[in-house]
Amino acid sequence: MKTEVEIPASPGVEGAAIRCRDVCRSYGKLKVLSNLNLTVPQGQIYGLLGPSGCGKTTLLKCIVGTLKISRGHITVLGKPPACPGHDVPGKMVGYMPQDLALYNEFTISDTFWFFGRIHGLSNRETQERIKFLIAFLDLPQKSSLVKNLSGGQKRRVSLGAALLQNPQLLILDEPTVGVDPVLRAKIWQHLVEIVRDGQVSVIITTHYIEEARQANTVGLMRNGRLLAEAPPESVMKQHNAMTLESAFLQLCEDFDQVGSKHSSGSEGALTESSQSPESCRDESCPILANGQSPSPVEEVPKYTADWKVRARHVVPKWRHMAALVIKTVVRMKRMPGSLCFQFLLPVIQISLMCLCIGGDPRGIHVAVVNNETSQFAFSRTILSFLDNSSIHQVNLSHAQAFAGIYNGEFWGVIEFGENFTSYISKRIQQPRVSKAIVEGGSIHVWLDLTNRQIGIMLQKKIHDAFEAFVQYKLGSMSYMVALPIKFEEPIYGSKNTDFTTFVTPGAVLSITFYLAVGLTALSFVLERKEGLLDRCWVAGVSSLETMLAHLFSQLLVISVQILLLLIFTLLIFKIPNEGSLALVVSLIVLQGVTGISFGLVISSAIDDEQSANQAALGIFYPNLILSGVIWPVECIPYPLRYLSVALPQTYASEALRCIMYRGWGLSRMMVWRGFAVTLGWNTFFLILATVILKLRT
Ligand SMILES: Nc1ncnc2c1ncn2[C@@H]1O[C@H](COP(=O)(O)OP(=O)(O)OP(=O)(O)O)[C@@H](O)[C@H]1O
Repeated sequence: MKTEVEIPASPGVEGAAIRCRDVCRSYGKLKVLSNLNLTVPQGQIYGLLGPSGCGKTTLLKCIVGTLKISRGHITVLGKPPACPGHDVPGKMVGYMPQDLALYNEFTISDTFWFFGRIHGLSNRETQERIKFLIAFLDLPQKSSLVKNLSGGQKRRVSLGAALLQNPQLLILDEPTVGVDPVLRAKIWQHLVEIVRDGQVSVIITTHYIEEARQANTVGLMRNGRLLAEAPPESVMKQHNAMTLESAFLQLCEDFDQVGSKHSSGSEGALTESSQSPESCRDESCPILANGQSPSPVEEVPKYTADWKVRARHVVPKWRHMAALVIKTVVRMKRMPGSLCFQFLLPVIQISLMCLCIGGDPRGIHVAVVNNETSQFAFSRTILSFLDNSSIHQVNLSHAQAFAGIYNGEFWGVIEFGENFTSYISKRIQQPRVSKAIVEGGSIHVWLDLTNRQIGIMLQKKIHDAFEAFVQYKLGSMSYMVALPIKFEEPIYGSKNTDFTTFVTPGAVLSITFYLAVGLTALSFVLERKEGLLDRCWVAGVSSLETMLAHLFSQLLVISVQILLLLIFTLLIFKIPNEGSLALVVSLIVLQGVTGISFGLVISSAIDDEQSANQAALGIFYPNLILSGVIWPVECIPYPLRYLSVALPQTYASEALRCIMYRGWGLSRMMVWRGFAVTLGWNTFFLILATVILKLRT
């Protein structure tokens, strides 16, 4: 069942392929279209002419629905563009934008296949059309990459993409720029042929005014208004001109004279259509323009579609999504270097993190001042128990050791008095000893504590060495000099747990999240800039479809990234996992999806690469610090703690630590909370990105 039949065509708009009434459009304070009336008759070629900057492209964008008009009414093939159930945007319209709007990594054939899939052409139809278009547009081999084509060839591929599905309405923005005269003539001849049976209508803008003589009707635009709309011969006759160009010049002069005498309302005399003198508003309002006063020319009906049509309009089409996913896969295939880099990056990051963060410092230079000379002195035994891989001992005199630490050569000085052995023996054996014996029987340590991790390590190693010495000397009597505190086997984790173990789960989530942000943050920015988003939208691809297709294709990439991350984390760096691997994988994948969705928000909201990069980078450090990835959340002061727990990675990192180190499952609040927060952010970001993209296309 066709959806179109459910919405009746507007009465009074039959016979017109495009009808614009009182159309206004501004960019901020700049009024580009001013109460413009235009009618493209069904089955005709309409040449839209006008000087650079007069608003032709803006008008075409309003007609295809990629720009919203500030006021007025537009109907295209009987209904307003983007009206639910209408095939404009969609298969009925072929749009060639002024920008090339082609994927550079595609071949000519890929380009046509892509649009063929979107329009639902069968394989045979697509193949036949490719064959015809390559011959007709005099294109090089279909396997040629778009990026290697000349400017003119690219324009012809772009024109071919608009002609591909034999649309009912062709909207061509300067298709003949950069095309040689022979081919220009051929293109016009083709247009004349396709409109011959009255089924196809064409609106075309061109700088070559004379070529528009082949159009059935020309519209002459200046300063956002239509000066004339009539068959080319009538325009020339009316102004006694031999060429369309001189008729146009004369019209402009008349317009300037009338314009200088009268207010803006009087230009209507110059057009065949009437123009209303109302001024434009700057703000954009929906194309349907419900609630606005109708044009004096005719009543434009409100288009109400029942909920079934609306629902069908919203439900994503598999063929669109498949076309978009295949597009991303083909582009990735054409950039193997970039793909390898994307797969290697997480591995490099996690390897660097596990190798460089959280381990014990090694080769720390410490000055040792040992005033005992005997070979059997206890000081020597204690020093032999010091971990030599971490501490590099340098034997010096007291003065040299202090000069060295002040010069930054050593991280500490360890000094033993000359009677250390006898004094420490007395300390152990006698219940009461003098202060001098306590002093002389102590190991004196001076540390440079500017590096906390090194300082803590030195303190621990010296304690360990002394404990080992006591154990060695006293055996079962060692309790006499030990603290009366006994640390039993830990409930969770191991006694030798290091900082790497703490930081790894959060780091894995952060790496997945930020790589996903990086993959997607620029995707729409570049496509929007190159006009590809608009072109796909006019071909009928909705914002939701674009969003979901990006999500699915990027999921392929992050799945490989996550697999490599897990192999390195669990198998190579042997980070323990006591819990369910399925839960670990699910949480990491969901964080990747959150990253993709957040990247899509950036991409939808921001127009240029620099700002998109800044936004992605700008949140990196605050998020990393506030999410408790590198330091416990418990250290964050209270007002900030509320912000911290609301972030996508705080509860998720905690959940991953609970799964991996405590072996907990979804029945534990700390685990399901991490999943719930992640899912909540996913949904929020995806909806936000879809809404922004919808509002901006
Ligand atoms: N995104 C935009 N933001 C602000 N101003 C814009 C934007 N796009 C176009 N304009 C302005 O609107 C006016 C009309 O531009 P438009 O591209 O519609 O002209 P045109 O008639 O198609 O010109 P050309 O023949 O050179 O392509 C110009 O003054 C242009 O600077």
